[in-house]
Amino acid sequence: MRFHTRKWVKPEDLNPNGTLFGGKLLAWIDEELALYTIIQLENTRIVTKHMSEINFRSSARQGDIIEIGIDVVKFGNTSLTLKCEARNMMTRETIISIDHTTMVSLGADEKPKAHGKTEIEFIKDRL
Ligand SMILES: CCCCCCCCCCCCCCCC(=O)SCCNC(=O)CCNC(=O)[C@H](O)C(C)(C)COP(=O)(O)OP(=O)(O)OC[C@H]1O[C@@H](n2cnc3c(N)ncnc32)[C@H](O)[C@@H]1OP(=O)(O)O
Repeated sequence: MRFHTRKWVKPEDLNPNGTLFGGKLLAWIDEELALYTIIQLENTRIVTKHMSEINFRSSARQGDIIEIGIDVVKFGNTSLTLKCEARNMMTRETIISIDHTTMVSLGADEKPKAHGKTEIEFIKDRL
C-alpha cells in the first residue's frame, strides 16, 4: 500500500475524550479517496457511492502525525473500488482500515459514466 498523505492532529480535530474525532478522520479519508480517484480516472465529477465496514482499531492524540494509504481493489465500468488505511506515522500502528470504498465517475448529466480505465496510471507516464 502506498501512503500518500500526512495529517497532523490539531486541537480542533479532537473529541471530548481528547482523541482524534472519528468523523474528522473519515472526512480526511473521503477527500483523499476522491482526489486519488479524480487523478486516476481523469474526471473531477466523482462521488463516494459505498463504504464497507469501517474498523477503528486504535486512536490518535494531539500532535500525532497520521498517514493515509490507498490501494486499488478493482476498476469497474463507471466505478473505482479502493482499500485504505490510516496509521500513526511514528509507531506504524493502524488507526482505521476500510476494505472497500466504491467511488463512481459521473458525466455532465450527473449519471454514472464509463471511465475506460483498467489499471493504475502514474502521472509521470502521462507526461
Ligand atoms: C487534479 C485535481 C483537481 C481537483 C478538483 C476538484 C477537487 C475536489 C476534491 C474534493 C472532492 C469531493 C468529493 C467527495 C466525495 C463526496 O462527498 S460525494 C457525496 C456523497 N455521495 C453522493 O452524494 C452520491 C449519491 N449517489 C448517487 O448520486 C447515485 O447513487 C450514483 C452514484 C450516481 C450511482 O447511481 P446508481 O443508480 O447506483 O448507478 P449504477 O449505474 O447502478 O452504479 C454505478 C456504479 O456503482 C456501483 N455500485 C452501485 N451500488 C453499489 C454498492 N452498494 N456498493 C458498491 N458499488 C455499487 C455499480 O456496480 C456501478 O459500478 P460499475 O459496475 O459501473 O463499475
